Amino acid sequence: MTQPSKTAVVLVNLGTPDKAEKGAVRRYLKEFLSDDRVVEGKGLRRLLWLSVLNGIILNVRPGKVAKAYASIWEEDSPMRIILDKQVSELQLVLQSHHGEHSPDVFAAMTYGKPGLTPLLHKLSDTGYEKVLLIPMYPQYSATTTAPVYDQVAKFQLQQRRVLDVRIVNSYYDHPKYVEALANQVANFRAENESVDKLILSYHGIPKEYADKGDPYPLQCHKTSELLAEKLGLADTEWMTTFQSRFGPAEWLQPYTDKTLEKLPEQGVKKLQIACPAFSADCLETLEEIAEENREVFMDAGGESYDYIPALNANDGFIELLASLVREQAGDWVGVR
Ligand SMILES: C=CC1=C(C)c2cc3[nH]c(cc4nc(cc5[nH]c(cc1n2)c(C)c5CCC(=O)O)C(CCC(=O)O)=C4C)c(C)c3C=C
Ligand SMILES: [Fe+2]
Ligand SMILES: [Fe+2]
Repeated sequence: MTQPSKTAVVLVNLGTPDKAEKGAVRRYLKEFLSDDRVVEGKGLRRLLWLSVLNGIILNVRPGKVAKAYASIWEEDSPMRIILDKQVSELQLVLQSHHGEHSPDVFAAMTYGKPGLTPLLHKLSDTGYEKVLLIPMYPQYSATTTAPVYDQVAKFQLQQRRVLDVRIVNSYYDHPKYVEALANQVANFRAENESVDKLILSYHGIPKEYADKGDPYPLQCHKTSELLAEKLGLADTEWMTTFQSRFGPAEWLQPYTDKTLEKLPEQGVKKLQIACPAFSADCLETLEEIAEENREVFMDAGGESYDYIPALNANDGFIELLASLVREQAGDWVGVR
């Protein structure tokens, strides 16, 4: 009798350094910023970028960024700690939903450890035949989600017997994602004093990528609209902004930091800020938003500034992930 085929669910996040130290940050940034999905360009433009990256950025940036990581570091990088928690919580829920058909859940990162490509090798070598990948990006972008597809494609090219792979493309408008966000924001608002505005800050991308067809900003705006609707907010009570600008080119606007600088003079003195594109708290939320941008807002005359944590491993988010498994791989877990 043949063994039933084994099924894996892999939660994939971006990646993060191994340590909050210059050398580790340099290795991480080199791998991440050398991906031509992240910084696009062919021919001369590519050569120019690689010389700027290797000649300037990788000498100057790691020291500064390592200090920022040190300010949020726990026993490991928050992103990795949270990804492990998301994996173990999802495993428990899937076990209770699907019993003997429950898939095994794994963590992977596009850049750094635990790497996605080594995991695909391990899964294949240990008898897994079906793999559902869930990128931890609710909104699709060619800069984040597509590299997951790329690594899978490169892996498959080397296989005689390819893995049966499915990849969740996006879930920016999934009712359970919007509900999880709405509950997170509503619970926070119930426990804190009322504010003038809720800022929904998303990681940016270069405007050029969006102009060429990356649907990311459209999906971000849709998430915001659905969330505001679910929370019953009037148009004046919320806005969408884009953070984490990198380099001299124009990125998606309005910029989070520039907006925060202007809001107090427009009478917005108290605000809350949430970051729906980040499923897990990380450098970009815990340091850039909760620390750096707080200072920007308060220095400009703001009176109160609260960061609303990411969904992380909360029940609503794990429930969404379990729904994605059921919806996109139900036939693998005995549902249909
Ligand atoms: C240079 C171009 C970059 C693009 C395009 C980009 C898109 C993008 N990134 C995320 C999510 C995260 N980015 C994080 C860190 C980070 N991002 C960039 C650059 C680009 N991101 C850099 C250089 C860094 C490292 C920090 C720094 O040097 O400033 C993180 C946090 C990682 C962590 O370890 O905590 C996340 C998460 C999204 C969602 C996105 C496009 C949609
Ligand atoms: Fe980024
Ligand atoms: Fe940043």
